[in-house]
Amino acid sequence: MSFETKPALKLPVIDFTSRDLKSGTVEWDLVSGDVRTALAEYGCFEALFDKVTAELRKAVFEASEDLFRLPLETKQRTVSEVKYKGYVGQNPTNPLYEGVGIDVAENEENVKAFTQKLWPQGNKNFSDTVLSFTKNVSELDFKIRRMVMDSFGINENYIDEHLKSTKCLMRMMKYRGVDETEEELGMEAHTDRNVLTIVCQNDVADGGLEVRTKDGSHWIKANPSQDSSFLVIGGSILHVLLNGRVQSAVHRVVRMGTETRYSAGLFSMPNTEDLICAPDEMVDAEYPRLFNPFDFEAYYKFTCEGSGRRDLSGLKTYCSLLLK
Ligand SMILES: O=C(O)CCC(=O)C(=O)O
Ligand SMILES: [Fe+2]
Repeated sequence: MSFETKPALKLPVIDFTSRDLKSGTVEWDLVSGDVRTALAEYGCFEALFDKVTAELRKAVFEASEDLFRLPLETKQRTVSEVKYKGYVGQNPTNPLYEGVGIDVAENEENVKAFTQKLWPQGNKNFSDTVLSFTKNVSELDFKIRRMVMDSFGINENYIDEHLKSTKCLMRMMKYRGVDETEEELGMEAHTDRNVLTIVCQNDVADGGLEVRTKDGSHWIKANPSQDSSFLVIGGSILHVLLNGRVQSAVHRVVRMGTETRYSAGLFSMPNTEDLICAPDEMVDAEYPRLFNPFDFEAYYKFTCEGSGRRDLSGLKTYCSLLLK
C-alpha cells in the first residue's frame, strides 16, 4: 500500500469565523461559491469556525478520554446492530481504532439515555458537552448544506424540507499511537455514507486525516489548526442529492508516533422514510439523473455487507442508473 503524500498540496480553507452570513447577501453568495467549488473539486475543505470554543473542544476530548477509559464491558453496553450507532472497537482488521456513535445527538433525551448506559449514576458533564458540541457544529452543518444547495439554485422550500429530514450522529473516536517509526493506518480509505461530515482532532504531532485528490493520484494531509478549524467532508448522500456535482472525498486516518489521537465529529444523516433522490433542479440534458431513488437504511445495510463497499463503488453498485 502506498502512503505517498504530497506536502505542497493543501485543502481549501473557508472562513466562517464570527460571520453572521445571511442568505441573499453578496457575502453569502461569495462564500457559497467557495463552498461549492471546494466540494466540487475536493469533496472536502477546512472550515474556520469559532462557535466551538477552545474550551468546548478541550471538554469534548476530555469527555472522550473518560469514555474510552471505561472498562470494555461498560462500553459494549452501547453496541448496536446498526453499525454507525454505539460502540465499535476491538476489530482485528482495524486494531488502532475505537469509536462511539451517539444517534440523534441533537436530542437531549437521547444523549442522556446514551450517557446513562455508560454511567448509570449519570454524568452531566459528558451529556452537556455532547449536546453543546452537537448544537454548535450542527449550525455550521446546516449553513454549509444550505449554501451549497442554494448555489445550485435549489428551491428554498426544498432546502428547508431537506434540513428537517436529517439527524445528527455525534461520533467520538480514539486511535492509539504506534511504536514503530513507520506509518500505519488508523482508518482505511473510504467515503462517508451520510450527508455531510464535520470533524476535528486533538493536538497530535504525527499523522491524522488525509484526503485523496479527485484524480486519485495523491493524498493531501489535512492539517487543521487546533483551535478553530474543522474538516468538512461531503458524504455520498450529498453526492446523490446534487446529482454527482460535488465529490464525496476518499479519506483515511494515518497514525505515526506514540501519541493517542482523538477526533470528534458530527455526521448529518437522513432521518426519513422518503427515498433519497436528486431534486429536479439538478437534472437536465447535460446532467442526466445518475442514481435511482433509494432508501437510506437499506443502502447503508448493503454497504456494510461484504467488503470494499464503503467507497462510491458501493453506491454505484446499489443504485447507479449508468451501470444498468
Ligand atoms: O477520525 C477522523 O478524523 C475521521 C473518521 C472518519 O473518517 C469516519 O469516522 O468516517
Ligand atoms: Fe470518514
